[in-house]
Amino acid sequence: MKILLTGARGQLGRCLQDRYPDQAHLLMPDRQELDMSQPASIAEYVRQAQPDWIINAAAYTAVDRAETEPDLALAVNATAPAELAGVAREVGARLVHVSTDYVFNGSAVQPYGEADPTNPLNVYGATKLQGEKAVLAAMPAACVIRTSWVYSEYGNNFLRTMLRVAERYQAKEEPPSSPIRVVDDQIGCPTYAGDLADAILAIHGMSQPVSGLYHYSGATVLSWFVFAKRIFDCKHSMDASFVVPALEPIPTSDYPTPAARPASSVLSCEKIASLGIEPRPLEQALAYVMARV
Ligand SMILES: NC(=O)C1=CN([C@@H]2O[C@H](COP(=O)(O)OP(=O)(O)OC[C@H]3O[C@@H](n4cnc5c(N)ncnc54)[C@H](O)[C@@H]3O)[C@@H](O)[C@H]2O)C=CC1
Repeated sequence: MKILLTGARGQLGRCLQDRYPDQAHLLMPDRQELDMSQPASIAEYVRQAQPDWIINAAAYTAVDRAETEPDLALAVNATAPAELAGVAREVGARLVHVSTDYVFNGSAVQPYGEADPTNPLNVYGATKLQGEKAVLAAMPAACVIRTSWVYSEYGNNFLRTMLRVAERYQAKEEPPSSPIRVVDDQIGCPTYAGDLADAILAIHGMSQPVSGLYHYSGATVLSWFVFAKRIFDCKHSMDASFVVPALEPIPTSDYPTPAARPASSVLSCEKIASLGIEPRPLEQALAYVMARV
């Protein structure tokens, strides 16, 4: 069983590596070997590699920068996954591709189901939407998983940013007197990349192929502000010397970004739960990650 893992150095990629029992079966090309911004080179690589499974954890994830680099974002998030899907079908490999809650505009009151209309607010979301559509068009047997608010012990994510910002507040002399301002009017479900990796492994291990579109996210709905509180509370519970910084909830309008974000990107995960795939509770996942950052 040969598994081609793209994006192996990203959050999801590294969590997948940690969880694969036999790494000898993992092909993890670096960007020199497989550059997703050069989609024309992908088919040749895959034909030579002849994988049984392809997990596409590579993506252009710089949401704000994508506004000024739409061509690059499109190549990595849409054209390359479409190429991967086409050649996966050709060589008889199964494919898991990952997409995002940012395909929705965030105006829904109810959690989004897989069949709900999409309407991305930003370039990143639009390119990811094109990617998931192109993957399923080229290979209807592919499995596309939309996830949201990914964090982990690796890479760049909200949890690591908050812990970094909090460092200044641990100073004995003159810690900042101002609170950390965090957006409180965007809600979503933080997803531990390790849980998503476990979900992909579970799909991998199923006797029946899992095809089509699935939502998978953490089960707790909260705002970025509340997420920050949970992160700091978790850190304090594991390290009593950690000083919990003061937090101030702010509206999105006080924190303008180049790319607009959905106000509510809560995903309904009932479909994947019916396969027996569910994340661990937020507090457990946070404690697990906190012990590793
Ligand atoms: N990070 C988040 O909050 C969210 C992520 N997602 C999706 O989840 C998946 C995994 O995301 P993360 O692990 O957080 O992303 P990440 O940014 O940590 O990792 C992305 C990986 O893609 C690789 N990559 C980027 N451009 C490449 C290129 N031209 N050629 C080859 N590799 C390239 C990077 O080197 C990195 O290894 C992605 O599909 C992402 O769109 C969905 C919702 C939220």
